Amino acid sequence: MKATYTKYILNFKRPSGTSRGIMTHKETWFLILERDGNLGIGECGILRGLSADDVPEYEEKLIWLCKHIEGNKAELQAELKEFPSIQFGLEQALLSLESQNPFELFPSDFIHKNAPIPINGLIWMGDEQFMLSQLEDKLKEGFRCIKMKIGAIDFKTELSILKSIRKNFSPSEIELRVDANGAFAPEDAMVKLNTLAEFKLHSIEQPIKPKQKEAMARLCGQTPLPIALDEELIGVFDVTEKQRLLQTIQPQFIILKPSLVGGFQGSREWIEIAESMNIGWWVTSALESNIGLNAIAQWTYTLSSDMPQGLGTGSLFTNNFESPLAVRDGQLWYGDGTVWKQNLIKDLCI
Ligand SMILES: O=C(O)CCC(=O)C1=CC=C[C@@H](O)[C@@H]1C(=O)O
Repeated sequence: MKATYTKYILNFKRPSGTSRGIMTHKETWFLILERDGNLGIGECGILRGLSADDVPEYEEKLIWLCKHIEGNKAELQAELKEFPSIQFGLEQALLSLESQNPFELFPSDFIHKNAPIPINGLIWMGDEQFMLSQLEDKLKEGFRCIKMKIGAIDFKTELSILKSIRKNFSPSEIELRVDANGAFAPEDAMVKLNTLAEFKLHSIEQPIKPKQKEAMARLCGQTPLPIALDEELIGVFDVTEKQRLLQTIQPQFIILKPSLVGGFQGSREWIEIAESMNIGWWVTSALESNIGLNAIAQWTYTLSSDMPQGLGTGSLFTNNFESPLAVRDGQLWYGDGTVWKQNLIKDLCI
């Protein structure tokens, strides 16, 4: 088996803001495997500034992996333990290589019977007009679940946007989720959660910065609206550490980004622990291209969750890869598999 890798820069159609900053482009890497004329591809979707493997030796690790690709699985996993996005890229590439069609990793009704995955519509940070126009678009596109980024502009403005939604749509008509990306100070968080709860929200993601376990546990113990841990899971690799974290904080939900938590394997570990503690979960992209998003979507469908997932990010980029993935009526569909460009993998090798 031969392994190579290549870097690719995804360009956002428009600057996309969260309380952590504005993104205009996103770096990603592809691992390509070749054996007996068959090709496999996996996306190593690092998120600079957020991923645990955002380290200077990232490319070196890819070089090491390509040299040792025929090494034993346990040795590879041990070496990649602290490189979750490369672990995920390898998982995808091996499944892709084994599969008849390198883009069909998890055969299911999603691929073969046009069965969709419910997703949330995403509203990025910006001024009130910009956020309201995104909202209008999402409602027109038939989304029944909206996720709004908060924490970067004036809280009052964010509340007035939520108010304008609830004035027109009840909780059974529109499920509302917000994502603070850790923007609230622990001492202000409870007051803000009480205020937000008035809008009958489904949940809030990461209200305060990660690694403030006691403060987060207090919030989860008293909160009037469900709290979902997102950034909090980053960098927690051991199963015992995962158990300890969820036991200490006891959140209502966790959010799984396979590229940040160690792929399918790492995500499954979190799901098992969460379910044993009656903690809910859902899956989101980490802004991968359609190659990584495709793998995440196919896997997510096999988990049979009826919750809306965070997989509506394929249309963010000007230079994404043509794919059968399509968003319609607030759902993600897998259309005609022949849409994948014939020599896409070969072209990426060059
Ligand atoms: O949850 C979604 O609908 C899509 C994924 C998403 O919002 C994010 C992915 C990666 C980084 C962030 O920009 C953001 C998040 O914080 O969840």
